[in-house]
Amino acid sequence: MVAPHVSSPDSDPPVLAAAKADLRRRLMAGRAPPAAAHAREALCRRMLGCVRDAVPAGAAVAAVWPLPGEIDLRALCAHLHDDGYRVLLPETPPRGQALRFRLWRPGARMVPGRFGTAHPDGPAGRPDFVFVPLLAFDRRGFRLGYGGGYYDRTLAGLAPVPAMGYGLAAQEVPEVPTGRHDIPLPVVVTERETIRCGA
Ligand SMILES: Nc1nc2c(c(=O)[nH]1)N(C=O)[C@@H](CNc1ccc(C(=O)N[C@@H](CCC(=O)O)C(=O)O)cc1)CN2
Ligand SMILES: Nc1ncnc2c1ncn2[C@@H]1O[C@H](COP(=O)(O)OP(=O)(O)OP(=O)(O)O)[C@@H](O)[C@H]1O
Repeated sequence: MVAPHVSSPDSDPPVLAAAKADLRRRLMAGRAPPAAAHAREALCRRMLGCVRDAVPAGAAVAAVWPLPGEIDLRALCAHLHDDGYRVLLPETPPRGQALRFRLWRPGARMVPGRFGTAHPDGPAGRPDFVFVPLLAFDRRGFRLGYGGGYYDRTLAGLAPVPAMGYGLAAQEVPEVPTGRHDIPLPVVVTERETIRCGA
């Protein structure tokens, strides 16, 4: 089930919501087969380097547990843990609320959540650094997600926390449709490059 659209005065205007939904549909329909192992490994190496450059060991780093068709960050989570970082994963609340993050450790029990997500049963924590999943991104740092508005709400509530989008180079589009709640990411990392957006 795709996140249900409940309109509120805060929602995107209908024309924008339709443009995002249309792009989302096209991207999901045309989604490439799961990333080749070497592309995912190159991306995760870059992501690990970005964390090491940004925050010291002991910091809490938010990643995600993969949904079908997404880049799998589980090996990265294990590397971060081995490096001494605390790894947090999101718990998906009802639509309209910010994500909550819970501590993950290798072997943690994963609890099924909304929209097919899963979260660890560890204690809640506040991230010092956030990796942001995306369906598509552009060079300005705007992203399109699954349409829950979760990351915009979450980052607005956590600011200023270092946040970095991640995805494959193939997920780049010329221009993501945006509204007043969309916050551009300062950095998007792909298997090929670390894009300083707006630079
Ligand atoms: N791995 C992962 N975890 C995440 C996110 C994400 O993008 N990726 N989120 C980012 O905000 C939040 C969950 N948000 C979501 C909102 C809606 C749907 C959804 O409607 N999914 C459709 C499947 C879409 C498809 O066809 O692939 C479904 O469940 O049917 C999924 C996640 C928190 N956790
Ligand atoms: N901070 C916010 N406050 C109020 N409404 C918001 C906020 N952020 C996003 N929204 C609204 O939530 C709805 C979904 O947003 P959008 O389509 O941009 O989701 P998304 O970024 O693709 O999803 P996700 O972050 O869950 O991956 C839109 O109507 C948007 O206006």
